[in-house]
Amino acid sequence: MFYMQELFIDSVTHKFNQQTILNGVFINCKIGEVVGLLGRNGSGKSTLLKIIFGSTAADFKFLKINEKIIDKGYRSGEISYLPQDNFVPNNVKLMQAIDIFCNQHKEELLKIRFVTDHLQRKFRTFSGGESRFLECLLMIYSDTKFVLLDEPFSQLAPLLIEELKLHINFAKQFKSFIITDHYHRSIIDVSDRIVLLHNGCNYKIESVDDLILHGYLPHTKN
Ligand SMILES: Nc1ncnc2c1ncn2[C@@H]1O[C@H](COP(=O)(O)OP(=O)(O)OP(=O)(O)O)[C@@H](O)[C@H]1O
Repeated sequence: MFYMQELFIDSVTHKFNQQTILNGVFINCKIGEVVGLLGRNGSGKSTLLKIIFGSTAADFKFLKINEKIIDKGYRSGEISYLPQDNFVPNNVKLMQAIDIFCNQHKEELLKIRFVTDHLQRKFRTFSGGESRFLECLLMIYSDTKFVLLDEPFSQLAPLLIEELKLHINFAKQFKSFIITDHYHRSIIDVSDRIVLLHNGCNYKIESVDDLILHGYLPHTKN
């Protein structure tokens, strides 16, 4: 039977120390689409991604992947997650990391010059931005259908940001992304639709005006 390949989470509710961070949040993503998640500092973007992946246990949530109810996202084997901080251990070589995360789409990674030139290097020898770029690529071409990216662009120079956007665009043919970053222009560029987290709730964003209306972007005077 045909069914929509979709990650779906709703009713996400979470408090930290009596403070409600997420209050009935809904977000979904389907194969073929990139969903951009925007929000002010502290609005709960990282918490939401951790709840989907399963590394933070929500007070309440309802998560479904491909019509199946899931408790911890990572246990389903269907989700890859780029956390805000580096996650590949220092002593792992690039080639080893590729073997761990990327088998189906390895050939796409091996078309990238910076990758093929440095396969035998350990992660500790790359600069902060270089290792971030490589970690992003590992997740973009990972073996799962659903990919969560928390601040993929933040440490990267403009050329690498553009390169990552091209890879996300290519990989979305066979995958689905939820991606958050404060480089909102890059998020808007690469996303098919935008969701804003604000005051614990999710808002559908149709235009830059909506981002101003909800207090994410400043009013400009011109
Ligand atoms: N482990 C924790 N214990 C207590 N409070 C936490 C914890 N993790 C996050 N918070 C609080 O929850 C709120 C949401 O944090 P979160 O990191 O999800 O926000 P964010 O939208 O990703 O922010 P940023 O854009 O600054 O990374 C913040 O007020 C933060 O202080």
